[in-house]
Amino acid sequence: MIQQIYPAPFHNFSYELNKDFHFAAAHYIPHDAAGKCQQVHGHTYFANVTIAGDQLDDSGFLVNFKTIKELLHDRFDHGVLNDDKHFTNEDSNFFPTTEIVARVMCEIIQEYLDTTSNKPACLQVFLRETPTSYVVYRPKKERTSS
Ligand SMILES: Nc1nc2c(c(=O)[nH]1)N=C([C@H](O)[C@H](O)COP(=O)(O)OP(=O)(O)OP(=O)(O)O)CN2
Ligand SMILES: [Zn+2]
Repeated sequence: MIQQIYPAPFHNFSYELNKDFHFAAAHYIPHDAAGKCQQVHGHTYFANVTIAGDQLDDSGFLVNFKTIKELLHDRFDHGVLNDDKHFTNEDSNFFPTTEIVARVMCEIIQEYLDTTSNKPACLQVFLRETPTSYVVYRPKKERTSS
């Protein structure tokens, strides 16, 4: 994870920041298509979050690296994703698949960024669930282009 090269989202913002972190979490996918993954099991997820903007805050940050890690790592590390309020076993748009965990991570970050003075944008979440499987999520929003 650390020092890996990630796919780069296209944008015209002046500043782009990337934060890597990892977390351990359990989950299960409540659908027959998931096969053995319907059983509770765990992963060490590796994440890379890309944030961009044209303005810095009054500390010279686009956003504090530490805040990004706290918002996501501290929320999900050593938890059961199915038990988190962002996910549900009742609606497939909120099953804790890699795709949906990546989307939810982006949404959590953007909700925080919208409260800041410089309001940068989360452009991409790269989320690796296993050594052979990962997802890249990029929101479709006007604010993701400068
Ligand atoms: N599109 C998705 N497919 C699958 C997801 C998912 O989130 N999105 N999740 C799973 C399981 O949770 C599983 O933990 C991961 O599956 P997989 O990559 O098949 O894991 P393996 O380690 O068995 O992969 P190999 O490359 O075959 O070793 C399933 N599918
Ligand atoms: Zn899994």
